[in-house]
Formats: sequence, C-alpha cells, structure tokens
Amino acid sequence: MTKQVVFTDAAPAAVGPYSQAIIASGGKTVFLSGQIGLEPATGELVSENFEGQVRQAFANLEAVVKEAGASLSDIVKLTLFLTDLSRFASANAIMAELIPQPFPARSTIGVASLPKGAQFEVEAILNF
Ligand SMILES: CC(=[NH2+])C(=O)[O-]
Repeated sequence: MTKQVVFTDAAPAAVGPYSQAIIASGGKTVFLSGQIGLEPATGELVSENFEGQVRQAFANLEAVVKEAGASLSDIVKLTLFLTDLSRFASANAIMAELIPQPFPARSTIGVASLPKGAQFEVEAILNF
C-alpha cells in the first residue's frame, strides 16, 4: 500500500505528532477498537499514573496491530481520548516516541470519563 502525507499551508500546521491527512491506497484497511491502559493479564488498569496508562494503551494497541499482521508504521489514523486535556503535551510526547514518522492523521478529544476509570484511550485505523 502507499501512504502519502497531505500538507497545505492553507490549514493550520499540526499541534502535535500527526499529519493533516494521509492518503492510503491499496491493501487492507483494519479498524481497531479503542485501547485503555489495562494489563492483559489482569484486566486492570496498569497504574493510576497518566503516562503509565498511555504507554500501556499503546502497548495494547501494538499487540492488536501485530496480530492483524501489521506494524505501527501502518497506522493511518489515530483518535486519542483524554479525560484531562491538560495532559495533551504528555500524550503528544509519548506518541511521538512510539509512533514512527510520517505521523498518521489524528483527532484528539477531551471526554468526561472513560471505561474502567481510565484517563486515556487510543483507537486506530490501519492500511497495509
Ligand atoms: C488537533 C488535533 N487534530 C490533535 O489530534 O491534536
């Protein structure tokens, strides 16, 4: 599949590690459910700590991505859900560390609450 970054000065530059748009063509498209920071072995949140939950949620996402036969570089769209948008910079830093460039398209949404009392959820669309 091909993954082409779309960028225009006529729209705002990204305020985090994402692209304005990605053109994905060919191959398979996979829609992943949201992941929160649950430990697979216990089904409980890994930590009360925001950063710990973000890292576990991305680890869970990567496990499903790999099971689908893909890699994190095949993500074309991410959606982040945060119960506290004051943690936006922290989520950006962890995502920039974990997700390879070119960054996928992304939306980030502040929400009142998430399942299991989680502080962070991430969902993805793959094309590979
Ligand atoms: C602004 C936006 N699209 C994001 O994900 O941070």
